[in-house]
Amino acid sequence: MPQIKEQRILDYVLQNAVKGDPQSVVDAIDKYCSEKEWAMNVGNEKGLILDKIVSETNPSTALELGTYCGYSGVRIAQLLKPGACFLTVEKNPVHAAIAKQIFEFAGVQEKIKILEGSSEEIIPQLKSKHKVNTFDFIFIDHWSDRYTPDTKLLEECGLLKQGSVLLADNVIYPGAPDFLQYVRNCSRYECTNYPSHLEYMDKEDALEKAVFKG
Ligand SMILES: O=C(NCCCCc1cc2cnccc2s1)c1cc(-c2ccc(F)cc2)cc(O)c1O
Ligand SMILES: [Mg+2]
Repeated sequence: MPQIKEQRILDYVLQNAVKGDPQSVVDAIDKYCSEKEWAMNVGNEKGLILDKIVSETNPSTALELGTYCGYSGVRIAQLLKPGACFLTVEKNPVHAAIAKQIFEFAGVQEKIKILEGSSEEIIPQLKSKHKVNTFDFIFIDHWSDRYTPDTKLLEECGLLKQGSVLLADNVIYPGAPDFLQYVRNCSRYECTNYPSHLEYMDKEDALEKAVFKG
């Protein structure tokens, strides 16, 4: 019995999903986490909203803050056009290692680059070290107390352009009140709230979309 939950999730995927089939990986993680052990994947209900917004945005460049086991990374990657650049940032090296194996099994590893470290360290390096200009789409799913400072940091580093779409998870639970306050009261963002539920639970949650107006 693997000692940590994330390893058990990976093992379940390796034994129950189809190699090279991203949707089977997503479905296997949802099945395990709804039937066996809860985990903080965005889940299928919020995941379908994420899919819709990624498809509508059709990004050439995408960033994810908070990779965890790679569940949302697989959902996003399978929707990206060929040649799109997708970076995902994870602070926990053990989680990053699990996500790497999930991406490889799903067959999306060529589309995703995992950057290990904290957002405040990595964001200022993105232009110089990772040859990024601006991001068309950003999925924010890391510590909720970093949502606002990192949004401001993305602005300051010139990583947002007119039309950049920010999509934040967990704005109701665990909650990101200061982030909602910031983007909803800042004239530079056009906000939309997408009510949903906490992954695998009946608790209310929501995604918030904030489009940068430049
Ligand atoms: O904490 C959550 N996600 C963040 C963990 C990532 C830590 C990182 C920090 C960092 C800094 N810099 C770069 C990369 C990164 S990654 C989270 C938590 C819940 C939840 C937890 C308990 C509960 F009872 C109910 C819901 C639900 C969710 O959907 C979540 O996403
Ligand atoms: Mg989340």
